[in-house]
Amino acid sequence: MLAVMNWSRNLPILLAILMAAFALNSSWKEGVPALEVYAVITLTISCLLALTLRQTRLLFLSILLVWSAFLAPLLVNYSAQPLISSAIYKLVAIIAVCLVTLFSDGPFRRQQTLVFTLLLGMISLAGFSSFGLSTTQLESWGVATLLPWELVSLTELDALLLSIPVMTTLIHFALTRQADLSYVVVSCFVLLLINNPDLITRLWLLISVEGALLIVLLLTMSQRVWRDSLTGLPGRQRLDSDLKRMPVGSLAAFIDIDHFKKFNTKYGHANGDIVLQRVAKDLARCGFAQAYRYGGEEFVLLTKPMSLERFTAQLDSLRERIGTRRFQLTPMDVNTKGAKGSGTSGKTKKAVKEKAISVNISAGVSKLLLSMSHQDWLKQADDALYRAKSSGRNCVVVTKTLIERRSKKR
Ligand SMILES: Nc1nc2c(ncn2[C@@H]2O[C@H](COP(=O)(O)OP(=O)(O)OP(=O)(O)O)[C@@H](O)[C@H]2O)c(=O)[nH]1
Repeated sequence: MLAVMNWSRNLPILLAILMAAFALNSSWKEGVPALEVYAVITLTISCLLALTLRQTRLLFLSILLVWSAFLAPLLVNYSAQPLISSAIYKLVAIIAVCLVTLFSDGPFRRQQTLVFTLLLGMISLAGFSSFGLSTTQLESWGVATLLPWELVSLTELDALLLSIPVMTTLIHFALTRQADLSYVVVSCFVLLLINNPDLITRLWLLISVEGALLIVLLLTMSQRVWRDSLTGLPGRQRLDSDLKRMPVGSLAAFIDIDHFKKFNTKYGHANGDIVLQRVAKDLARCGFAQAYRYGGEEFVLLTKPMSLERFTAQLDSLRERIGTRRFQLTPMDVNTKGAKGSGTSGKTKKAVKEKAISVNISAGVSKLLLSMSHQDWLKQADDALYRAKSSGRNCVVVTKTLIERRSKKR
């Protein structure tokens, strides 16, 4: 596991965890409310992770939670009725769990995710009760799910709230092999909001957060699994899952490197790989859409609703930029086929001299319309790409439906 770890990416995470352990250790000794300190540090780790994994939404959420971490102890101290403030905290925690679960990128639709999460919570509640974590145990866990929150023992509620994000993270990972850190942030948030002096609960809280952090680390490393290993771009699996979440009006571009087969034959596969990596980098840095490697020398760009004219103009200047880039070829021996287009037999060796060369790309653009399925959307972009190829390559072509709609508007 350590061998596959990307140290430059994960170093900040490791440092943050070490810091957290250190702070926890010292604050524990000095009698400072260790859990609050720990929660703040854990949330800071979330911020670092969000930055490292470029999850902007998570970053905003983490910043918000870090601030609330500072505000929460103030609220506790200044509240005239601690019981009421504690109840408010728990209510906020429940709402937070539901909201973040609703808006996180789970494997299911939102409603399904919510039902699924609540179901998990119930199951884990039953689990904790029977393991004796609760003082009131069986007679109250039965009513816990049915009656108002005041009747639920705090320990059970704590366990319920914490088990939801942790278990959802695990199951989410098992189903999709993708990292969704929102659940982990939720567990930190819940930890922050709960102010229970009960020792078992405190221990459980610590174990949960440690477990959540461990999951985060594993997920971070496992992201490499679903990223394309050659280009580092998200691969087909990620594209399929992101595609389903794009709203109506979103734009897609199917991109293909022109005459790549010839390039490979002439300059060798190793040089072909370098070109793929370079083009992928340009696409990833385009700044107006998310890039994916669809497979082979094909890429996809997805973007949320924006003007078609702006998108095609930006795509066209990206095409030009890639076309003017000079690739420095590595000198090497290349196996070329004896007869044009023949099988693998009859290969002769040819030396590729060091020289600079450029490649062109073609692109097909389509828009997700109300009446269209997500798969049809991509298919239309592919059709447009086909037309770009047949009309001479090195160009951007918009799907026929969109051209017709545009001319009708005029
Ligand atoms: N070096 C390298 N080549 C790849 C990779 N994946 C696919 N290819 C090559 O990409 C080429 C794709 O060729 P074609 O689908 O015939 O398309 P093309 O030659 O680009 O022609 P047009 O698309 O019509 O312009 C094949 O020769 C594949 O071997 C890869 O990961 N590395």
